[in-house]
Amino acid sequence: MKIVSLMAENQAPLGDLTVKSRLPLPLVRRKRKLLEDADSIGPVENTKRSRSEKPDVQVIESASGLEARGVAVTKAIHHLSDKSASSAVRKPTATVQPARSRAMSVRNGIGTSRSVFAGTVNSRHPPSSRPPLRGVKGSVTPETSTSGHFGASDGRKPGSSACSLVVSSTRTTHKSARGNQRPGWDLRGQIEDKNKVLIEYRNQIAFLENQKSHLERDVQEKSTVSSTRGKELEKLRQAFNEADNERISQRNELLRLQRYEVECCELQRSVAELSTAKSSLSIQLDCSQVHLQQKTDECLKYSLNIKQLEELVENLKNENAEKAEQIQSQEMERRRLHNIVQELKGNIRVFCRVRPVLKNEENSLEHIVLSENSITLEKTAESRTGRDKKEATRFSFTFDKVFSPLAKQSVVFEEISHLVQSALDGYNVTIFAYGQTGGGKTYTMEGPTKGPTARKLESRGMIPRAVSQVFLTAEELQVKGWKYSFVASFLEIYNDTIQDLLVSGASRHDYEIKHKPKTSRSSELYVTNLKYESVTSSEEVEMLLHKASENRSVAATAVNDRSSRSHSIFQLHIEGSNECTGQACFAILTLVDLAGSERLNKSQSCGERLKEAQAINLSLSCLAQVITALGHKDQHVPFRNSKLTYLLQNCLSGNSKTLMFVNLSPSYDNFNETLNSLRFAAKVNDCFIGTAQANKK
Ligand SMILES: Nc1ncnc2c1ncn2[C@@H]1O[C@H](COP(=O)(O)OP(=O)(O)OP(=O)(O)O)[C@@H](O)[C@H]1O
Repeated sequence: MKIVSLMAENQAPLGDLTVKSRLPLPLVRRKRKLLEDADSIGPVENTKRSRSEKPDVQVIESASGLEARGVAVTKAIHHLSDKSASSAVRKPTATVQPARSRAMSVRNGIGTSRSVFAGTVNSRHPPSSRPPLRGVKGSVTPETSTSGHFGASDGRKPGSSACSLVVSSTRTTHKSARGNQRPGWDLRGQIEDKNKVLIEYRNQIAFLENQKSHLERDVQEKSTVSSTRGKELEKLRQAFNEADNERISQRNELLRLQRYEVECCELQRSVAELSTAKSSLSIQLDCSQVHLQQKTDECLKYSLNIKQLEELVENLKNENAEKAEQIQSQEMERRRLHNIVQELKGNIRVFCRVRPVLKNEENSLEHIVLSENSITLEKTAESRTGRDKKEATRFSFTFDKVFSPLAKQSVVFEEISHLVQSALDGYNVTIFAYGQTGGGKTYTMEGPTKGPTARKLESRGMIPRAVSQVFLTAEELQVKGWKYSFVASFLEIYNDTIQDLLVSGASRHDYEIKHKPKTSRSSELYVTNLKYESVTSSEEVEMLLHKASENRSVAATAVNDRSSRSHSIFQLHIEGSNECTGQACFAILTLVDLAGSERLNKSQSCGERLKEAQAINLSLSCLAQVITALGHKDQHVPFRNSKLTYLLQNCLSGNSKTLMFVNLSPSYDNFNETLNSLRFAAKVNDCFIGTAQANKK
């Protein structure tokens, strides 16, 4: 800036020059133009100030400006040289240069043309037409100015002080020129003045060249700085990009931190809630610990008691084991004694039961005399002469037990319960009811099937009671190591044909009696196609009995409005094993409700009923034959004469305990039927069918 201003101030010395020493006007304009060009480059300081925003571009621009300014200064120097030279050349055309001045010019090294230059200028531009100079200080002497300028100790650019020097010296020269007006004849003086002016111009040129070199160095420096700044700029750009990326990552990190902060707030709330919960739980825990401590103390007390109790239990276990062994041995003894008693009583036992008088019956019970184990039928008849009193004919029979019409079902069962017990001990047990139609067989075996007492517990017959006892006793024997399984079947023999009572009529098959293979239990019989139902409780058995009762063939007769015309046979296969002793047993409990044994003429049967009665009588006759043969110890016992005896073979042979109920009607009208039944029962009672043996392994 100073350079520009000083360059502008160069007009002052030009203006101050005398008419003879002033530069021609085109040169001045050219110089001004150059100065304006230099000025248009812009101030260096302002450029530096603007570099703060875009340093790289400004440096480059500054360098370019300096370079332009250098070029401008160079041009100005050339112009000045050219002008001065041209002035020097034109001088001879205007004036005649004396030989002396040329000699001085040669001696001063300026040249002849320069000494003529001032005169040419002076002739074209009078001093009065020049514009006044501003800000020029003429107090600086060339000597002081030179020393102050070239030292450049004040930090300013060297060109600015140099300009001041040139301007000051020029002004001094002009002043001396103006102050000492040479007379026209003083050519020598004028030449000296011109030489002085020329020297000043040389100084100016030197100064400008100096400026130029400075500016070129500046340009070089600026270029270097520019390239350096460009590299730095590139680095800064990279750094800026990295910083920008870093800023983005930082921003993301900030967002993440903000989210964390929100989460932290939520967590803090949760922590606060949990802390509250924890405090309440701590209180509960304290209470629980106190409670636990109390319980622990109690536990310690109890543990001591438990130890004592465990010792006691151990002792009791040992005692129990001893007791169990005793029980086991006693059980075996009981069974042995029980069997002896049964043998002493006889393997076929006969119980006689007289049913109560029914509402429509008359003349009942008067002809029957009962005792505990005997029954006597009395029949009065007119004497043959007719003059004597009526004679009483007595028929007495002795049986194992005789039950009066008042005997309840429970009492009757109590007498046979020991026999049922034998079935669990491995003995085949057969209980069958024999008697005329309406004698009370079904009532005894199954219980009442209709009326107010039907299906009442106290009215239950021998079959359901025997089944209940079997299951109850089996359960009791579990503590002795016995486990039992049960299979039930229920069939009827109608017209010497087997029917399965557990299957409804539509699905019935042909049934045949067969022996099981010898690999299984010897001489065991089974019926083909018969349904053998596994049962686990007495209730299941009762359901089967109910189903069989519904399927059973019932046909009305003149004697009994509800008379069973078939033999029904219920069998419960019992299989037991003892884990403790390793014993095993198998037995069949057979409960038979025989068909009515009345005579044909009595029942007034005909047609289908007659056929039924004949089949019934035939089978009962076969039964009588078998029993007679057993009683006579015949080698051949005709078991297979009928399906009834065939099925009862195992029950009536040696390996069985058999009980027969003979059910009697109390009616005198049935006297003969009752007598026949008693005779049949007596025959059975006299039979000895050998000693029963248990089916044990
Ligand atoms: N001990 C008894 N107590 C009360 N009533 C009895 C008794 N015995 C039998 N009865 C009744 O006598 C009637 C005939 O009995 P039940 O039907 O049992 O004879 P049954 O011999 O089975 O005849 P069927 O051979 O025709 O089957 C029935 O009404 C029955 O209720």
